Amino acid sequence: MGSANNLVNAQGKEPLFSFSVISDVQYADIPDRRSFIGVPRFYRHSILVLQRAVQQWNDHKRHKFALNFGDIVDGLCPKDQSLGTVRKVVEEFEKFNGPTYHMIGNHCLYNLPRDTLLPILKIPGPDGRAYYDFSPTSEFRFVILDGYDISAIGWPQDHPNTLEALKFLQQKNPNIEKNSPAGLVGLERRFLKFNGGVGKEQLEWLDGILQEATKMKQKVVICCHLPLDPGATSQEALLWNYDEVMNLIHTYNCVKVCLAGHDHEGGHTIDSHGIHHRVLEAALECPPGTDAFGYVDVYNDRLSLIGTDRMESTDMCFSPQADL
Ligand SMILES: Nc1ccn([C@@H]2O[C@H](COP(=O)(O)O)[C@@H](O)[C@H]2O)c(=O)n1
Ligand SMILES: O=P(O)(O)OC[C@H](O)CO
Repeated sequence: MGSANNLVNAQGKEPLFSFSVISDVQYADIPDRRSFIGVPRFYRHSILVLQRAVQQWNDHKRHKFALNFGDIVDGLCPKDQSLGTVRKVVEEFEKFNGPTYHMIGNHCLYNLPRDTLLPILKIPGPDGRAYYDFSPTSEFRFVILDGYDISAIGWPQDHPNTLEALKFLQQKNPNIEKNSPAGLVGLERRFLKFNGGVGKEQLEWLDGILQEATKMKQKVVICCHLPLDPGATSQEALLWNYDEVMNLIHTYNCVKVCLAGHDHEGGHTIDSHGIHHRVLEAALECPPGTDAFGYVDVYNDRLSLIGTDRMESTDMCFSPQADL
């Protein structure tokens, strides 16, 4: 099965640590079909991709943790099977010999409300919030953003965040079908119901985390289901207020890499401040027998993503200083 797309380790150095990555498993026990724009999706095969990923990560015996970039179950999963199907995919992650840090995606929220979903994914945020951070070593901090904080999906219908999202969509997208980008131009095409935004409280929290990381001379990796830079994704997949989030991030120098999912074909760019944005290829779109997962070797001055099969390998080099 899928071979690793090896990068040459130029310095021949041992990584500080490694972690595993996979995105958009979108498993459902339903026949294969195509996305709205005609891309084939392999719903039953995607859990096999996850199983092979976990097997490979465990064989390596050196990954400190795994990151799941969201959308573990597809929205087409019959609703009476949602809970069982989410649990079934989580059980596969639990076979990994280490903790998995999960993000929520739109498809997770089509299946289960936040108050049911978050405990199953062991997401620690209070009041249904799905943003949190952790430090695997003293030099690095990982920040998990909740891209569906302001969203028309996942919160109760009368929740202030649902109401804020509906009002926002009403202003930004004139289509009756709010998932349709018809008539929207350029970056406006992100104003779709299947996307979401980072709210004021979460932005304040992020500001505090980046201040603290700067004081502690930590390098930061930002992770979110939704991409944060138009250079790494289609316009239709961007976080609604990616610009606001990036303007905040750019006031600091500690963030080195932003990782995301959602835009299934994947992408990579380096922004005007030297931050790498890498969107990961989806497990769902792997034709039977192919794979899309990987692991990242972390060094003082770069993150090296070693992808398997359809996941491209990417060397992400940066200035080693966290506070300059
Ligand atoms: N160009 C597009 C893309 C999507 N839609 C709507 O979004 C829904 C979800 O799309 P998938 O990528 O998950 O297939 C789809 O059912 C459409 O309602 C659209 O209108 N135009
Ligand atoms: O996973 P979906 O169905 O939400 O698709 C998201 C699209 O890839 C965004 O362009």
